[in-house]
Amino acid sequence: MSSEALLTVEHVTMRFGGLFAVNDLSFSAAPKEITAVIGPNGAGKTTLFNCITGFYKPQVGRMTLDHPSGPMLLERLDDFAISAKAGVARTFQNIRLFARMSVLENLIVAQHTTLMRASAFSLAGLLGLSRYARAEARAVERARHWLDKVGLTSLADEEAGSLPYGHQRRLEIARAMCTGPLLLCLDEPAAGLNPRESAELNRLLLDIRDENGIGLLLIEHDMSVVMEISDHIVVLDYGKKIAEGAPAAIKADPAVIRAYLGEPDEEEAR
Ligand SMILES: Nc1ncnc2c1ncn2[C@@H]1O[C@H](COP(=O)(O)OP(=O)(O)OP(=O)(O)O)[C@@H](O)[C@H]1O
Repeated sequence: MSSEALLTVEHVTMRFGGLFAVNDLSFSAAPKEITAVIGPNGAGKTTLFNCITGFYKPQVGRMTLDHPSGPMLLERLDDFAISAKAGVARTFQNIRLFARMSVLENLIVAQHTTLMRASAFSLAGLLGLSRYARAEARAVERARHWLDKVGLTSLADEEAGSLPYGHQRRLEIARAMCTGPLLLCLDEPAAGLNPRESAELNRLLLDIRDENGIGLLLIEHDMSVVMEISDHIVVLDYGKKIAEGAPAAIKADPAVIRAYLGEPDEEEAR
């Protein structure tokens, strides 16, 4: 366990009946780094994300987020607290935007927790309407900042569901960033993108890492994305970690090559 870790995963095990989807997994993700989790289909990547973001509670193990207010044990928090209090944001393999809302509205709604705190939801809010107005102005400002970052400013008033797929992917990332996360978890952000859109995505994720100083945790099948932008890679196979390290080392790791390509049969080996 690194003393500089943003997220430390220790011995996490998630079983479905007799199947170990994640099996005694330990690794850490540093702040200001992109950590990729890769592995063949069914390796346990999404299950791991679901444990980190609170959708599943692992039967064994600990996941610690190094929060400025003190370490937070994610397995003890419900999913709402993991995003609102611990600052872990997530995008999904299947995009989950509010399709009938505008692009801008999607980014404002993402900040509802902050707005609720400043609103008449609390007595302090009832007595301080100007505080709510200030919070709302900040939410709009933040939304506009992220619209600009992802290149969607000119589409602010369009229905989110009407955007091309690549734009929706970027909007989802903007929406997650509007929550001000410490750790951004991205589940296959390059899925369905063409090479130009993938290259734009790479630039966006590197910018987020460099300008916001947060940690990024990435599940991705597209190796051009993984190898180009990751600082650290964790490789899973059948729920177990089979390798971890820098991209160059992972590319050359025999266990990784075997997991992806399979064992050669006897005839091929000969
Ligand atoms: N809710 C569930 N109930 C039972 N088994 C599950 C459940 N979710 C996942 N699994 C199983 O756990 C294993 C890991 O699945 P998971 O979706 O985490 O893998 P993955 O690495 O994300 O795969 P992919 O790359 O195909 O998305 C698989 O064998 C899968 O069938």
